[in-house]
Amino acid sequence: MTDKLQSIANREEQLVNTDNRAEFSLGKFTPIELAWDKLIINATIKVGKTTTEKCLLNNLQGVMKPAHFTAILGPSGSGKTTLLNFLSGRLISDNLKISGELSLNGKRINDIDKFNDQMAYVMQDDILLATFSPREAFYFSANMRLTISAEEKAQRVEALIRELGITKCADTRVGNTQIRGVSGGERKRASIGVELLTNPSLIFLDEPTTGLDSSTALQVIDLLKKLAKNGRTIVSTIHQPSSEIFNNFDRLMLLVRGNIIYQGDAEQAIDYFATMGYQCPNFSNPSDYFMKLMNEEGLLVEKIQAGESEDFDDAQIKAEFEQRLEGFIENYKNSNMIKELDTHETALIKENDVGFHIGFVQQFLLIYQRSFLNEIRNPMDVKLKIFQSIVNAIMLMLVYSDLGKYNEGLQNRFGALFFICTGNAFGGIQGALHTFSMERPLFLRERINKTYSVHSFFWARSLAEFPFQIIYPSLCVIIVYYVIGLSDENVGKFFMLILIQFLTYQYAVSYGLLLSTIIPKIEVATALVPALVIPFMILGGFFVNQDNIPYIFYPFTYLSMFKYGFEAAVINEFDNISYECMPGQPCQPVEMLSISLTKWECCYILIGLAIGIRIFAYLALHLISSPEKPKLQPPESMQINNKPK
Ligand SMILES: Nc1ncnc2c1ncn2[C@@H]1O[C@H](COP(=O)(O)OP(=O)(O)OP(=O)(O)O)[C@@H](O)[C@H]1O
Repeated sequence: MTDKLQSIANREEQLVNTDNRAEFSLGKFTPIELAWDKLIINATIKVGKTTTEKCLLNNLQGVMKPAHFTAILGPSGSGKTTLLNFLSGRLISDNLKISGELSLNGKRINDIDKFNDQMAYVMQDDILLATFSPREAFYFSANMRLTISAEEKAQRVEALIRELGITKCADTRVGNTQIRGVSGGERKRASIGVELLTNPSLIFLDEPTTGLDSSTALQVIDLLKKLAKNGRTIVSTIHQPSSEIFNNFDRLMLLVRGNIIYQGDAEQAIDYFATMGYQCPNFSNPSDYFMKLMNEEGLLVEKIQAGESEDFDDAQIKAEFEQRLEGFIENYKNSNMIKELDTHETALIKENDVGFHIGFVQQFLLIYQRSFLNEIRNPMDVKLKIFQSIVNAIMLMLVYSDLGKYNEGLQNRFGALFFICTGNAFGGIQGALHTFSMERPLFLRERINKTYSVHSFFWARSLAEFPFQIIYPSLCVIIVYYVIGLSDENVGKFFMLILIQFLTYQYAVSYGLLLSTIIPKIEVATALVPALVIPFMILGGFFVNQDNIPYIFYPFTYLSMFKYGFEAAVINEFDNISYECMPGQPCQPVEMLSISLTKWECCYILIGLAIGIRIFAYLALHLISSPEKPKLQPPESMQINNKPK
């Protein structure tokens, strides 16, 4: 094994040194052999008051070899993703316990995270910004994660684009359901490309061919095969591979209910099962055949095809399948494949560099630029927000076309000002919820890759939207102010109302960001918005007089974005005006609402709350992006409490 690794390293060095344009010669890398032994992963499951332990991976030993493309196959729920996530250091769940041994190039390690600079993980869903082209995505990633010169970065990006075969679509936007973009295969190759930029030695992929047609899937597999040939360790789970795809696998691992039943040369798998009496029929897809062997339903189909009566007893099938499975597990444990799993010490793998590749200011500027461009390239989003402001303005103009005088004029003015505040507050909350929820998966992927820090992302994202956050709340005021007849005492009042609405909007955006950070699913967050916003609205001083609000509701009143925006707007409207509630009877509208603050005090409170809640959102983002990972315990510290079922 030592010789093999050394020869791969030499070959790579030769390619780089002679500037021979071999495919995917992105620079030198140390080939990685990742091995594990006595691996047990148990999950604690709570149902009501009872707690049980479920074994997800059952005392596994295995190895992922460099210069090999290893495919992990198995029925749904067999533990493929659990194994892949564990090996890549992405197993995040507070109900899991893990014990076992891990080694890199024959050297025992305790924490795979310390080496993940040299690894990459391509997720099943392609997480790329829809409004950016693959070339832009590559440059962004290169600028963030590589410390080489600008010229070298450009060379690497362009070489990668050529080698991935995406030259034609390199400047086409990635796209999504709203924006027409690159094809599924091109998107997948671009996703792999983003991960390849750092020249990883080991690449994990979760079902990279899912959702692709057969020829596109084959192109992706061909790419992985080339990467493996180049000396990299490629590990992938694959869903229903075709025969052609199967022929590209160098190594195969079959997992059933957390047990390995085959691990070795993919070509020899057919012969291995044939020696046990399970002959894959000629001209049939080996992976389909193995999947049948690994499934209870497969056994049933087998029996029906063999002409046995269709009247099967479920318990009998189950028992027969259990017996077959036991046979597979035993046979594998006693096979020569186990001996081939031994590893020897080879090239030392360097631990991760500490910190980020570029400083805060550069990270901030790159994210700011990307977020700003993303906002303006999302015409639907911009149009929708402008449309929302215009609809609000039209509604206001229709309802309050004549504000009137005296008491009814007073009521109408309060109503109109409250309507403006409400429209803005809801617009701000929903806008923030929508935009952050869309970017959340990208943020989490980039965070795991240590692309940038949470604070660069958060503050750059917040500031990039700032120019738009001036336009959206101002628009409604600009349209309606003079049309419906709000105070024309001086133009300062008009601008003051714009400022008040901007601050209300900022507070609402902070609240929306907090909600979208702590509630991961957009559908859930959107459904909860009324319940999480209406109390602030009802207790905001318009529907209930402040003097009549019970103490227990004070938090809603004093944290209400509606209260301060509305009160400041009312004070602004009636400032220095002697208003008559009845002919000849002057009154004090501000006092009637029991408003005790000045309009500037309201503004300062809005600023304070907007900043305070945004800091909470930022801290929440920190928490979600650095979850606790279960620690790898030494072997034998855990038992298999329950065999995987
Ligand atoms: N944190 C967890 N707590 C409890 N059970 C879990 C946890 N994570 C995974 N499981 C269970 O472990 C089993 C293996 O899950 P895993 O996602 O690894 O399977 P898989 O082979 O990747 O399946 P699929 O092909 O459907 O994605 C499943 O039964 C799953 O429900």
